[in-house]
Amino acid sequence: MSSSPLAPGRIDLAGIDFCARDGRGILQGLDLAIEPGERLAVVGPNGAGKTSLLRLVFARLQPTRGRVSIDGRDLQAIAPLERARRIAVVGQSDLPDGRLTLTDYIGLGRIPHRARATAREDRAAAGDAMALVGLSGLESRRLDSLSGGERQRAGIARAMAQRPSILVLDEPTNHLDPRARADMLALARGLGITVVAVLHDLALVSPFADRVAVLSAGRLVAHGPPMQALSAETVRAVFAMDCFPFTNPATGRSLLVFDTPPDASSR
Ligand SMILES: Nc1ncnc2c1ncn2[C@@H]1O[C@H](COP(=O)(O)OP(=O)(O)OP(=O)(O)O)[C@@H](O)[C@H]1O
Repeated sequence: MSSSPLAPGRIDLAGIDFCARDGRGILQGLDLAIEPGERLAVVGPNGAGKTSLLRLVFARLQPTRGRVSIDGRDLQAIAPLERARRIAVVGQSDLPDGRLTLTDYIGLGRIPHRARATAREDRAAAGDAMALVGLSGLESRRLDSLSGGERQRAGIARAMAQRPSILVLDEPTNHLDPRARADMLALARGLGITVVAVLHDLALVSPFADRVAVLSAGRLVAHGPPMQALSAETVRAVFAMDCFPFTNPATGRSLLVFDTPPDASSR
């Protein structure tokens, strides 16, 4: 069926340099392999290059040097429509027209399948996506009548209606309260596809991610499971923050707690 999900995608960034048009180096010497089904968090201070990295993954940008590939195929060699079927993006600056109904908005995710899928497949994919994010029943609601959390979930539903094998999220928890943030990331975690997410809140990384990529000034300075990659030394060096491991006594879950060091004024 043309709208079936593909198996989770593998992403390889090999020997990546990315320079802006003015020649300024934004990313340097980046090597990163993202396994099928992995949840990768990308973190780093403002301006470290996180959004640029995401844009390389969905071919909005092309590397100056090196290669980005999906399942071993060079991203640039994949036709734009096929790329759009494989990779879904929920960005920070998605500003859909508030007059759209939820059904119309989620239907936008079906555009890459338009020439191949039947109307029935489109309806099934949109209905599944709405149910997945818990928005069933709101089909005829206008986007401007939804709460911030419902809108975020609508964005995920639009992306999942695409039936992608890779989901790219740029700060998916913006404007959400603490519980809604946790719920949003639990939703993203359970999708069964490869998810690459920029997260600004470091405390959300370990509950969400299998691995984290830490960027600083355009370089990958740590990469691995959150409890290892977000070591006290790395967090102090990159974010000028203290970091303490903590175990939730009720669940046994390992978490990281962050604090401003006493000498923060010397940053
Ligand atoms: N097209 C461009 N031309 C010139 N500089 C750019 C361009 N795109 C990004 N930059 C610069 O590259 C650096 C990295 O930007 P990027 O948006 O990737 O960082 P970021 O880690 O996502 O930042 P933030 O956390 O603030 O969103 C910034 O200094 C930015 O000004």
